Amino acid sequence: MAETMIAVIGGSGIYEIDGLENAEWVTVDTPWGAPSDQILTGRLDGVAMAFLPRHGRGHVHSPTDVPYRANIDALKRLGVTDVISVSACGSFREEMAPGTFVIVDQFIDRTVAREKSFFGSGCVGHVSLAHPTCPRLSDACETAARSAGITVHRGGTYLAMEGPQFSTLAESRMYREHWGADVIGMTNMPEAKLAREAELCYASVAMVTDYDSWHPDHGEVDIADIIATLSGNADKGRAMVRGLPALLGTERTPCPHGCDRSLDHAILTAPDKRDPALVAKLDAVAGRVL
Ligand SMILES: CSC[C@H]1O[C@H](OP(=O)(O)O)[C@H](O)[C@@H]1O
Ligand SMILES: Nc1ncnc2[nH]cnc12
Repeated sequence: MAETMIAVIGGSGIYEIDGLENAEWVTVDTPWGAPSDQILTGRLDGVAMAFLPRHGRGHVHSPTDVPYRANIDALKRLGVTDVISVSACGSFREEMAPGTFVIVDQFIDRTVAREKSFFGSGCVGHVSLAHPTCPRLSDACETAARSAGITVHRGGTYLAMEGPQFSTLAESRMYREHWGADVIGMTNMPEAKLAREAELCYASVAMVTDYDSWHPDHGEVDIADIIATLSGNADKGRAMVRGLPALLGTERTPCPHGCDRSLDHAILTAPDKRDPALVAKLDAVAGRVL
């Protein structure tokens, strides 16, 4: 029976997690370059854990330049089965107030300057993304967050923008009123797409820091206000993470939603037409089917 390994990708304001037994920062090399930072490994309640600060310790990578492919490859290479993204976000809904968490279940990808796939010419692959997050893993996040006393909204659409500037007022209104987005951030895409290609369960916990710029009573989004909310959110995020191992357990059963089998029929390039160099780079991500 396979073993569960939970990864947490920490966003703005979360550069470490506490309480890991045998904690060690490890360097992981990947064919896609270096990940954002070393990865903190250890055990929590007996369950294997990995923590990766998305922007690196000291917040060195901009949202555009986060090495998304290297990050997901490195986690897969370490044996991770479940990835939980913990991110700061703006809110388009009155009830999704700063300090509350949204368990995201849909995305609108407006990013334009990022590598979005492990596949390409020489090994073409197409995975389904209709349901981009894992309901089983999202259930665990919801339960752990509620147990930690956090106000949680289950379900929401995250608009991923390129950044690094925040949205104009017209964009903010358009996303909210016409596109049906609930929250906005700069990093969950292409991360969620790549996790699906790597057959990893992925859940996104968006921690609201602000009302972006649409709210008549809150004025425009301001980084000083965001930072003021970030550290409280980070404490709550860490409290949620502490509850996850007990909910997920050490024994890894197949994902009932098929996240861990997403490549079963995805690769179209005939075996004799595949580029050996690309196939070699895909050893961790797609080795199960190549
Ligand atoms: C804190 S301001 C904007 C910055 O914060 C979010 O980062 P992350 O998703 O890694 O928590 C947002 O996406 C921007 O990158
Ligand atoms: N309003 C906002 N827009 C984009 N990313 C964010 N991260 C936190 N707040 C944000």
